[in-house]
Amino acid sequence: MHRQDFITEIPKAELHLHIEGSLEPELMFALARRNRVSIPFSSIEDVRQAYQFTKLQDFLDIYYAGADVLLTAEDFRDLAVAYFDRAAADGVTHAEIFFDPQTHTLRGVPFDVVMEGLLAGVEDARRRHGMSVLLILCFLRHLDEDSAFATFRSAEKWFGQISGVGLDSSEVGHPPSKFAKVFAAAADAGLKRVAHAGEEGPPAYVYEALDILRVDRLDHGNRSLEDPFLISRLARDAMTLTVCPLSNLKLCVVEDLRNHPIDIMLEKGLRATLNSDDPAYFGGYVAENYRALVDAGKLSNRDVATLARNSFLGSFLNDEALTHQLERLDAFLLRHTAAL
Ligand SMILES: Nc1ncnc2[nH]cnc12
Ligand SMILES: [Zn+2]
Repeated sequence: MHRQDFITEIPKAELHLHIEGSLEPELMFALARRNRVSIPFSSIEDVRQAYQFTKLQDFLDIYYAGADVLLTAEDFRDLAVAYFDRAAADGVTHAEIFFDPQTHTLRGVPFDVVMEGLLAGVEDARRRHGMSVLLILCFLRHLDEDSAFATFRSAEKWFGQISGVGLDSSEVGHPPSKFAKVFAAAADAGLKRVAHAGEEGPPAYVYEALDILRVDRLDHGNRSLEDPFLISRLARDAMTLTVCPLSNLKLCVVEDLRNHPIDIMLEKGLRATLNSDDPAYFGGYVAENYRALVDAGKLSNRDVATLARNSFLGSFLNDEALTHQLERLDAFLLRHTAAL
């Protein structure tokens, strides 16, 4: 089997995907026209030109501006359907997607509109692709904890459809401890917890995510590698890291994929997974993230198989669904032993 096909077709889960970060310039323009919203770009090429970042904040400024075109439930459905179609083409059989309600509610879009649209997209993915999907509500960490609590309360009636809460946006200066109370409330409500930590922030933020937010999974986590004790702890606890290589490259977390630490993470026994983060902004969906590291000489096909397995092991699927996904992966690997 051709290497490209192996990477694309191996069954995999995507665990770190911001649905607002899958808004392609073409859809951004179509929605701007449909909703008569003005955007600070004159053409699709103009938008792509603007996607040059030296740090997380450069990206976030553009990402929040782009989200202004999302107004109706139909917009959120179209956004989600477009992502699930791309993900299915990349071999994604299960996705756990982030959404940022405050980005929308602060512009006057009701929480319920966001949920109705996303859930229509999820239903379409299940029906047309047989994909399972879980939703993770992210709090914006540059806002205060009261705003997070207001969002949490708006979400309460949807808890049957929301699997967990997360923490994203500007990391440095906004440590996980700022959200201790709202994460405790999420735990009491039976929700899973994840947080971006160690993307730009120091290892101390990773400790806070573990010890104060009691996260079930760590988003990014790259800077954990600066602390040998932390590495041992993450390995011992089989803590899943949702690593995003093309994001790391575009946001200058690494200067070159040949220096990406994925191989070190695997060597140290960390349960790393590969994900696309904000694929419309970072130049590739999930299979492209695997391919870029293979092309950079960082991964063998065996490593690709390990990462795909980790993606299911690190998911929030129940035991029965997990077994089903792992059986499908094993059947694929058995059919493609020559590629390993
Ligand atoms: N990579 C990232 N880090 C923090 N916040 C984000 N929001 C969307 N993508 C993000
Ligand atoms: Zn992210």
